[in-house]
Amino acid sequence: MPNTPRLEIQNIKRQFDGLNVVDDVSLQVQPGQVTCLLGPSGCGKSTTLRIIAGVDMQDSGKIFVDGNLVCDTVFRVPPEGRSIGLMFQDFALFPHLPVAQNVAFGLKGGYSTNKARVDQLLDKVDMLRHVDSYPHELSGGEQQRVALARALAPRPRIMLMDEPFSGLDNRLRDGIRDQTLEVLKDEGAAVLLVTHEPAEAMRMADEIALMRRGKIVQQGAPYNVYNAPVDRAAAAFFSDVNVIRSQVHNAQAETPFGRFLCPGQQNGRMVDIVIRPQHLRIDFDRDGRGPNPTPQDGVPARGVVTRARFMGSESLVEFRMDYDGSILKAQVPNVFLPQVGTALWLMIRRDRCFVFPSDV
Ligand SMILES: Nc1ncnc2c1ncn2[C@@H]1O[C@H](COP(=O)(O)OP(=O)(O)OP(=O)(O)O)[C@@H](O)[C@H]1O
Repeated sequence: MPNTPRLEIQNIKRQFDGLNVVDDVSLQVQPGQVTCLLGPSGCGKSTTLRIIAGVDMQDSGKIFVDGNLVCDTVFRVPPEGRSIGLMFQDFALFPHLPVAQNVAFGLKGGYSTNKARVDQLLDKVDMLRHVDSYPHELSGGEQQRVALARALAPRPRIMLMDEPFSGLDNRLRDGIRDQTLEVLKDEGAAVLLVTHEPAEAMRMADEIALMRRGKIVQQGAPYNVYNAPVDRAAAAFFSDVNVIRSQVHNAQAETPFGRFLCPGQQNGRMVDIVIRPQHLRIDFDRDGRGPNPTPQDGVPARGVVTRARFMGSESLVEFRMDYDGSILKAQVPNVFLPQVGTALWLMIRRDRCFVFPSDV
């Protein structure tokens, strides 16, 4: 069968105390692909992962590995028969075993029989020189790399990873993420990685499945999920957003920044025009001639700087807008730190706005 997914879950549901913690979740992961289950704390990500691993049981729905049923509500392959590798935040290496034996733990015959495989993996994670070390002699990042090698040693067809990097300090994290990704791709496993951090999902994922209250609300390549969010909450999950509320009239919404098209929205409906801070443009009053918008920028609106912060690679500037006193945030590259109280003009990139019906 062409393109049989390595992992497929269909309509998985799980209730705890009458609550739908996992509510009809379906997804597929292809071999060599990394899918990130991304969502806020408590949305059901870990429960979904535990069900796939076989340490929890769904109330309904099916799980397939390479097209073969491994679990429905009647039939159930035990966790050890699913060819699944696991890596969790509190990965625990065996403290009484050296690195080599830790990695060989799940392999028949131990290190002596599997030296080639264990050494190959330790080499990939750049830990071969620590083959005889004990876990307490290693840093957190090094232990994490050994844990990755251990999980991959039995050549799992699927790797399930639950917040595997959250125990590491920021400085280490990016490097280890990249190295982990490289090793995972090289090994060709299908990876399902749980995280609540959008930046981690953007960095690691071929595909992001955005989860909220037990449901997958959007799924796609990171670029698409970021640039075409399904609703205001999906947009706001990835960055700060500015929201300009307006009422629909003849399928258009009038705002201080000009008119926005609202196809399909009824007259009188309230809509939110949502824009990320990096898509606001700041301009000056040019000697009384006002700002200088391009056609993309739409109508400029004036605001007064209430706060300006340098963030390293960009600056964040907050404005109180003249038209209604609301606050808008702009993010600009490099250093731009106007004085509080300075009046400036803001324009919004019309092609980067999202228009959604208001929730309230
Ligand atoms: N065994 C259980 N019994 C009762 N409730 C549970 C059980 N396991 C999970 N829950 C509840 O289900 C909800 C989802 O939990 P889950 O751990 O799947 O969320 P999550 O998205 O992984 O969040 P986090 O990132 O905080 O771990 C939570 O409200 C949690 O309290």
